Amino acid sequence: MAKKTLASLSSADVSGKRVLVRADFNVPLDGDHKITDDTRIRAALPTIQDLTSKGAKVILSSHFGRPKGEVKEEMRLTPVATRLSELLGQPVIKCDDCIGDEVAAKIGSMQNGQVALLENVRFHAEEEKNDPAFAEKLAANADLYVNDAFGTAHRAHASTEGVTKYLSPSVAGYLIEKELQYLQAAIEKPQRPLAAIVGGSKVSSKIGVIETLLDKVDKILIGGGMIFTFYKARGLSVGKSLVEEDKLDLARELEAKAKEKGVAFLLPTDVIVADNFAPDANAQTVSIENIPEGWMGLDIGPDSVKVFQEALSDCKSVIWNGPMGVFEFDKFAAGTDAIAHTLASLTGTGASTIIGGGDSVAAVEKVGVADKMSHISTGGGASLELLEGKTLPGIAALDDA
Ligand SMILES: Nc1ncnc2c1ncn2[C@@H]1O[C@H](COP(=O)(O)OP(=O)(O)OP(=O)(O)O)[C@@H](O)[C@H]1O
Ligand SMILES: O=C(O)[C@H](O)COP(=O)(O)O
Repeated sequence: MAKKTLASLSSADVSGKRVLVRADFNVPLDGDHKITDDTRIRAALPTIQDLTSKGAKVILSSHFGRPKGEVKEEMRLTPVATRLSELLGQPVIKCDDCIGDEVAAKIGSMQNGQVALLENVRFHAEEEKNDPAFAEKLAANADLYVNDAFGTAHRAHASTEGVTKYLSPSVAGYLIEKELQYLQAAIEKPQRPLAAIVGGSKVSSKIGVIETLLDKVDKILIGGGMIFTFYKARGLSVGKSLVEEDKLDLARELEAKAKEKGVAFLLPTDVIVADNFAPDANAQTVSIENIPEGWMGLDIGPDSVKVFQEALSDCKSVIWNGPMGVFEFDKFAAGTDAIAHTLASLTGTGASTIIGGGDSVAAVEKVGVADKMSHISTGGGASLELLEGKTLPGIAALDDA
């Protein structure tokens, strides 16, 4: 679906205009509220700088985390404003809300070429409900709309979808344009065997993706918090590990469907368990049949790494979303590190490797092999849904080219 892009707008189209830019600044933070990976912020710079250089007033909007419609101090976008200002080399006007009088006043006094950052849109429950009145309020402070939030393009929310009904033109930014160009080409004609590696902690929103992936890929490797729902569905004890109780039937169906379709479906054979969720927790490696009561699985084990490496060795394309373990804690980073190195070597043999997702990219950056991958996507769930062949609502809502 061809969409109108920012590249098609001239200086005359944007100069002096208030441009609402939806970005995905949902970046990983450490316990001290420091950004541990700024890939998503840097990825938004081409759009922001293009607009400022053309004399636009750039009003940035993003969500951060899942505050569920409430103001959560730890989910304010203040660290993002600071980092963005450093990267842009100019001040960023930080608003304490995303709608209302204070925002209107700050935007009203903006000069051409200035940049403002609205507060976390998800502090309002109406955002995720795609409430039209809220979308209209967001739009009230702008003249036109640029969506560059590829990582959030799979969400039909007020700031990604609803707002397009009140602003014209509504166009795609440079990041969305670049992501679509790369991912669509990789998805439409993948070199085979094609493997998907799915991990991370967003089990309920990503487990369903596996079903559609079974129609597209030759191999599926599951890691991260996702695995325990499958083990529990097999009747194994998983201790205090992350489990989605209402997805147990789905997990059983997915394993059966993979078998039926002849798709290799790989779950780890061993895991590293911890006695609590902490960097200095006591840890031990156990087979998946022996997860002790009261312990939780926080990484895949060394035997699983070997099994996964073997399965990946002949793959010509690999798409990876979701870390293999809690890589933020060194004790539970080995599985993610090993898979990152494996993909880096595969790229060296000519395979196409795509890494998607806020934390997945952070993990690959941490290992220092990001530049060895074919493509680093800012979208995790979004790139998976694109791979599934789904229409991303945040892109579908933009003006046609
Ligand atoms: N076994 C586990 N138990 C709990 N959390 C886990 C486990 N394994 C990985 N994680 C956590 O998963 C998180 C990342 O998952 P997530 O699904 O958000 O990936 P992502 O790459 O950020 O994708 P997206 O961009 O879609 O959010 C990390 O913070 C990591 O600590
Ligand atoms: O990190 C992501 O995948 C995006 O920022 C979307 O976040 P969400 O899964 O909370 O909608």
